[in-house]
Amino acid sequence: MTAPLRIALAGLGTVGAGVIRLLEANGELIAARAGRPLQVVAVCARDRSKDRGIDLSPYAWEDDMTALAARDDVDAVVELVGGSDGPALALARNALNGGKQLVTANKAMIAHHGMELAGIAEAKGVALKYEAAVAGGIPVIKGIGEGAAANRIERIFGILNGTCNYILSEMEGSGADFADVLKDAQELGYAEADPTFDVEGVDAAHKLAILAALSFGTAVDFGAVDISGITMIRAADIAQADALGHVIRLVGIAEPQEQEGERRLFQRVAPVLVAKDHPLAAVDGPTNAVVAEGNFVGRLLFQGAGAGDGPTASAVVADLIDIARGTVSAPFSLPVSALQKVAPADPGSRISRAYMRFTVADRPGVLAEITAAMRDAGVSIESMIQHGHPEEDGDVLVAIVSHRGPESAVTAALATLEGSDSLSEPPLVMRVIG
Ligand SMILES: NC(=O)C1=CN([C@@H]2O[C@H](COP(=O)(O)OP(=O)(O)OC[C@H]3O[C@@H](n4cnc5c(N)ncnc54)[C@H](O)[C@@H]3O)[C@@H](O)[C@H]2O)C=CC1
Ligand SMILES: N[C@@H](CC=O)C(=O)O
Ligand code: NA
Repeated sequence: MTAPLRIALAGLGTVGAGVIRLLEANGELIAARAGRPLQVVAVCARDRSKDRGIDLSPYAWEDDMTALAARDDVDAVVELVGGSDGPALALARNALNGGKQLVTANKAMIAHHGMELAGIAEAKGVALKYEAAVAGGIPVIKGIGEGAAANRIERIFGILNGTCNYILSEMEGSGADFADVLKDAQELGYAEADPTFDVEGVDAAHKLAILAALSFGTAVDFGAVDISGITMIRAADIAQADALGHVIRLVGIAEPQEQEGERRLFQRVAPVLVAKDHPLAAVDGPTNAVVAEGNFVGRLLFQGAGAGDGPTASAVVADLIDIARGTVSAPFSLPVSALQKVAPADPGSRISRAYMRFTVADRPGVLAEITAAMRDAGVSIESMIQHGHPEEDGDVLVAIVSHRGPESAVTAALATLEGSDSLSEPPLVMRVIG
C-alpha cells in the first residue's frame, strides 16, 4: 500500500468529531478502497480540554489554524469550523495557496467565496471539495458533477435544510411549537451555529447557489437568490395546508430562463405548499431531497440525511477518499473562467397557484377590500377560508388560494394592500406545487 494521505483537521464540533469517529470505525475499509490509509496528523479547535467523547491523543494539537495549514507533514486540510469569512476563509486560502488539497463542509464560505477559492485551487493544481456542504450526506455534488455530467441540467429543486424540514414536519405531526422544535434540532446537531441562517432560509440559499453553479455552469451568485424562511409559518397555516391536501416544506429551486433574448437564472428559497402525493411531501425530519432534471437522464431524485454528524462526516470522508485516489476534477465541473455570469431572472411571468394568508381586523368591509385588490390585479380566487386567530383576540386569519396565474398579478394585488389598516401584519404568500 502506498503512503498515507496526511490530513489536518480544523474544527472538532458535530462534524469534526464525526469525521474522527468515522475514520476510526471504518479505517481499514476506507484504506482498502482509497488505495492508501487516511491518516489524521494534526487537529485544531477552540477548546483543547473539552470532552468530545473521542481520543485526540494520536493527533498533534495546533492552537493556531495558520500553523495547521502551514504544516509540511500535511497533504490535505479539512475545514469544519464554519462561517463564510473569518478564520475558516483564512484557513482555506492559506491551505490552497500552500498547495494543500482542501475539503470543507462550509456552504456559507463556498457560496460567498467559492469562485475565488476554486480559482486558487485551479492555479495551484489542487482539489477543492465540498460534498458535505450541500445536502449533508447525500452525494449530490458527485451525482450532478460526475454522474449526470453528460447532461444539460434544466432545473434543480428540493429540500436543502434539515433543520427547517425537521421543524415543519414535527409541527405538522405533533402540533409542536416552533421554538421548542428548533431547540430540539439544535440539540440534535442539525442547526447552524447561528440558527437564524436555517430558519430564515439563508443556509438553504447557500446550498442552492452552489448547486446552481455546478448544474448550469454559471458563476455562484448567492446574492441573487430570492430568500424567504419559515419564521412566519403558524400552526394555522399547517392546518390550512393539510385541509387543502398539502404539507408545507422549505424548497429551493433554480433554473435558467430565456428572458429578453438572454440566458438568465431564477433562484429562490421559500416555503411552499406541496401536494401530499408529490415526492417532496414524504420527506420528513432532517432528511433532504434534491431533484435534478437532465436532458438525457430525465428526473433524478437524491434523498437522504441532510444534517447530523454521521451523514455529514460520510460526505467529508468520501471527498478525502477521492483525493487519496487522485480522482479530482474542477470544483464546479468547469474551469472558473468558463463559468458564465448571468443576470437574475424576473419571476413575474412564473405561473403557479398561490396560498395567501392575511391577519385582519374582524370588521365589515375587510374581505371586500382584499377581494377587490385581487380582482383589480387579475388574480382569480379558487378558495377562501376565514377563521379565528388563536393567539390574538380581535384578529382573524383569512386564507386565500388563487387559481394558476402569473406571480406578477399576486405581487400587484399585495402591493395594493400594503399599508392598509385592515391588515394587522404583512401577508404570508406561499406558492403551491404538485
Ligand atoms: N452540523 C451539521 O449537520 C452540518 C454542518 N455543516 C457545516 O460544517 C461546518 C461545521 O459545523 P458543525 O460541526 O455543526 O459546527 P460546530 O459549531 O459543532 O463545530 C465548530 C468547530 O469549529 C471550532 N472553531 C470555531 N471557531 C474556531 C476558531 N476561531 N479557531 C479554532 N477552532 C474554531 C469549534 O471549536 C468547533 O470545534 C459548518 O461549516 C457547517 O455549516 C455542513 C453540513 C451539515
Ligand atoms: N444546518 C444545516 C446543516 C446541514 O447543512 C441543516 O439544517 O440542513
Ligand atoms: Na452532500
